[in-house]
Amino acid sequence: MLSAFSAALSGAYLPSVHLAPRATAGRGALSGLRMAEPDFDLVIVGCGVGGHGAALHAVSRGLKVAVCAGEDVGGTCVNRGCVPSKALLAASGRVRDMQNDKHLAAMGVKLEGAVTYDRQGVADHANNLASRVQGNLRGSLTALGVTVFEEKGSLAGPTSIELVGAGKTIEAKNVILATGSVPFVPPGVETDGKTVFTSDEALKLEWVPDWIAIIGSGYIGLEFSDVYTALGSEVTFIEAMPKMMPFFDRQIAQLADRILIRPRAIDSYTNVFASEVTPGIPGERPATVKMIDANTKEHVETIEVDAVMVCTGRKPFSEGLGLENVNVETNRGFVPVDDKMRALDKDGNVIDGLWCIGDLNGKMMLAHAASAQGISAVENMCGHEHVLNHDAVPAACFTHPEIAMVGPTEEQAKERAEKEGWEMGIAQGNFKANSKALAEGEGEGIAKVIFRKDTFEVVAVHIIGIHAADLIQECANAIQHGTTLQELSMTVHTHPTLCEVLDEAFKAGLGRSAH
Ligand SMILES: Cc1cc2nc3c(=O)[nH]c(=O)nc-3n(C[C@H](O)[C@H](O)[C@H](O)COP(=O)(O)OP(=O)(O)OC[C@H]3O[C@@H](n4cnc5c(N)ncnc54)[C@H](O)[C@@H]3O)c2cc1C
Ligand SMILES: NC(=O)c1ccc[n+]([C@@H]2O[C@H](COP(=O)([O-])OP(=O)(O)OC[C@H]3O[C@@H](n4cnc5c(N)ncnc54)[C@H](O)[C@@H]3O)[C@@H](O)[C@H]2O)c1
Repeated sequence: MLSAFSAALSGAYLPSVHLAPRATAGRGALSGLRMAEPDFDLVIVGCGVGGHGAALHAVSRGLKVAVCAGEDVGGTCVNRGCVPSKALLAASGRVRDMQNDKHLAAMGVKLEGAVTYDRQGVADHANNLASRVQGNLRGSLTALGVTVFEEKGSLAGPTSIELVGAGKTIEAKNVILATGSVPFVPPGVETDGKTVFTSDEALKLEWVPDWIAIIGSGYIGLEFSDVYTALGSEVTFIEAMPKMMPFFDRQIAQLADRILIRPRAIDSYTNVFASEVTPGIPGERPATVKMIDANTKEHVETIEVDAVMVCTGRKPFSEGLGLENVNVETNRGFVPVDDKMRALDKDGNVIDGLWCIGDLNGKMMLAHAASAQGISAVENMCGHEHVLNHDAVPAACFTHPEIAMVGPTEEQAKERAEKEGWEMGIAQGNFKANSKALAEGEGEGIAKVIFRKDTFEVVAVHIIGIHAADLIQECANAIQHGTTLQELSMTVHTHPTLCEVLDEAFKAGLGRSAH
């Protein structure tokens, strides 16, 4: 069955969804006081994937729902994030594959003539997809009877929302804040949107620079290095931490360095801050990046490049949200919440009727996490106690090949094991021994399973290899349901498929061979 989120993204939205009897949700319902009937059971401020997921789930729970979309249904993910970036990765990935004549020849495929691409055509593919998905999301809301206010929302009180510029305030039993995030640009970095830019502009693919410096080797930097090198750019990474890809599992980051960085037109500086970045003029003057040592702050080097992409993280979008009116003190801009997604005031107390999900609470900056938190918040406001297990939320970086993970890194798991007093086991499956991967000529990569030696429960899985993003789901399900290695290795995996890489790892964890 499609999830509500993916159904809406694909356009198969749910006018025939079964509506449960109207729930009596939250504060107004519980209060014994007589008060004016609120306009809505739930008002959601911000309609990215988090707000949208919450709205659809609330309708299925029988709530009367409104969203303040601020003219941007779909938010970052649909308009400036996941969706257009995956379109660019898909198109540029094809270019990379078709230009790899050695790889093609190994399968007996011969291409006469050079493989080229139409930059505007690739850009249109991304933009058109974003528009289509945005339309699907909007359609799903109206089909389900959700009221969409185009205005931005601002808190006049915990459950009072001012529609900015409309001179109107609406009352709700519950309010979910879901206003997401925007790119973080460090001090000293000047952007002009043309030669120095963030993902917001890069996704438009207005040009393909010969040489681009990418500041930050996190998700966005890595994915765009994949796009740009496939389209012919040379890339220089500038990373503040001592190692590239600092937030990935160390072994996986080392393999990623071998597979995704070293064989490509990429070089890198680590342990340096981009302290001063100045835009250039295309064809006339280069952009410059001054780098300083991360520890000593001494000048290391200044490079001149055609373009600079700033991928240094994202900051919460809480501007104009009226948080000061509800006694919320943000933590670096993030709204503090408890594990049920209830917003907390500056003394750490739950604010009755006010919830916060997605990038704005900073718990896990991923689209499906935002949506899952929205569903969790709705469950809680309807009186069905729910706590989302963030350890079972998978993530993926859509490079070629992909990197995917669920649960803590090996380093974090080791710390956890020591603290909680259990012994950690590690087992590995390899793509190079997998028939399907070899048939595709894609034998690079591993799947690493981290488990508890006392219970054989899966703690985390990290994969680098072809279609890792799809493979990780089985592992996320295992963590969510506490499935053991014994149970997983008795589950039959289709032959020949990439899933057998996991089968091999599960069996290896029990000291058995998969073959
Ligand atoms: C380039 C890029 C690629 C990404 N790729 C992936 C990926 O592949 N997979 C993945 O899981 N995640 C990915 N992400 C992260 C993902 O986009 C975010 O985690 C996700 O969009 C967060 O959803 P959200 O609903 O919390 O916020 P958002 O999607 O940011 O939506 C918030 C919305 O609220 C609006 N808003 C702000 N203030 C107000 C207000 N006062 N009133 C009304 N509306 C307001 C904003 O304009 C926006 O439309 C990517 C991000 C980027 C930048
Ligand atoms: N496939 C996906 O799921 C996906 C894709 C893209 C983005 N995202 C989300 O978007 C968020 C933002 O991504 P991101 O890549 O911008 O951030 P990130 O937090 O993943 O990585 C930022 C990197 O920039 C480095 N850095 C910061 N300041 C620097 C400076 N002045 N000089 C040099 N290096 C510096 C950091 O050390 C870090 O390695 C992520 O948290 C992720 O959750 C997810």
